[in-house]
Amino acid sequence: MQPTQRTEEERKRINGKRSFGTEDKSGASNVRLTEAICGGGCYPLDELRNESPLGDEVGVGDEISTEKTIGQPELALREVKSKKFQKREGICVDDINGGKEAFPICAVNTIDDEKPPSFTYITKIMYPDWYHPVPPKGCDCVGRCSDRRCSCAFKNDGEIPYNHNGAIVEAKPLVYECAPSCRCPPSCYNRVTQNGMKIDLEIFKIESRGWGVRSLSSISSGSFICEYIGELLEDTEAEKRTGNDECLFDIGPNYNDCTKPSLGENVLYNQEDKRMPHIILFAAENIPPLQELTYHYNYAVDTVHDSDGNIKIKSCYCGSSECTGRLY
Ligand SMILES: C[S@@+](CC[C@H](N)C(=O)[O-])C[C@H]1O[C@@H](n2cnc3c(N)ncnc32)[C@H](O)[C@@H]1O
Repeated sequence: MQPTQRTEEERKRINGKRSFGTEDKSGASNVRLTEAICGGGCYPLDELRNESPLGDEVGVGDEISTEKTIGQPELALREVKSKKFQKREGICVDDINGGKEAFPICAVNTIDDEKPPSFTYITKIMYPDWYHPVPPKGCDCVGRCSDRRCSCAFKNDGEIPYNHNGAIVEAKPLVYECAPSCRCPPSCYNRVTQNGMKIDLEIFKIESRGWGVRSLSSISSGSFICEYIGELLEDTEAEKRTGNDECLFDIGPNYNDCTKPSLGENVLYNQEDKRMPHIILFAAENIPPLQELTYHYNYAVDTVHDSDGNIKIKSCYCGSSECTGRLY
């Protein structure tokens, strides 16, 4: 799949290569994902498969083309990863999650002196007071869940929606993961998003779009990135709170709008009320390190109104060639 943001080509020399075994939908493990290590970054070679030289054939010392998003602030990955640099340029908050995730999420601003707005980082959806999630009846699988026997797989049209690397196999309207109430072990491959974020993310300031999210390492297509977590409010309560209370959310609401490269999926596991799914962001394509992570807000133009009923207009600066220029 091609990146949708306007990009420019950069030539990079390969310092090393590494391959991972991956599984296809049928469970066959003959597919390989190969990454080229260039400088401090890793670039998936999948896209080169149909080109000459083929992705499999390029080797250490060869040069490959990599894509760099136009307008994205420069940041050398060597600097990101190297122990020589005690403090990276532009870091204005060392950890926006205050130790609540397995690793820190820093805020980087190389444009001006602004820090991210104050908010309370939360790691679980906050449901309204009246809502009490009812745990589903879990599956009875002892050991390994499988497409044919697992009652959770049955709810997913008879298949476990993830491969053994934890990547989602295809987009679905709703994904049922095995639940904490299931008999299968916590390592079951139908439990992915409930186990928390695994990707090193940071937020960074972009001149035209404010704060955005990016990853320090490459992300392969289908991987779980993060959940979009916040406090669930009814409309009237949300209106009352506007501008008054401090916001409660995780990294998800820092995502800016663009048609790609992330995919939002509804996932259920701790309860089965389809009105209250977990909103989960997966990679819709292989994403190189430091590319902004965005998802499509899906606003229809001329459908957003202010409190007086007037149509609101907001320009979109995502830079995608498919963009109409309007966010809404
Ligand atoms: C959910 S917030 C994303 C975080 C935001 N950039 C910030 O700094 O807080 C959504 C807001 O970000 C800005 N935004 C997101 N995507 C944009 C885009 N493609 N073009 C212009 N502004 C965008 C708009 O102001 C939008 O209302």
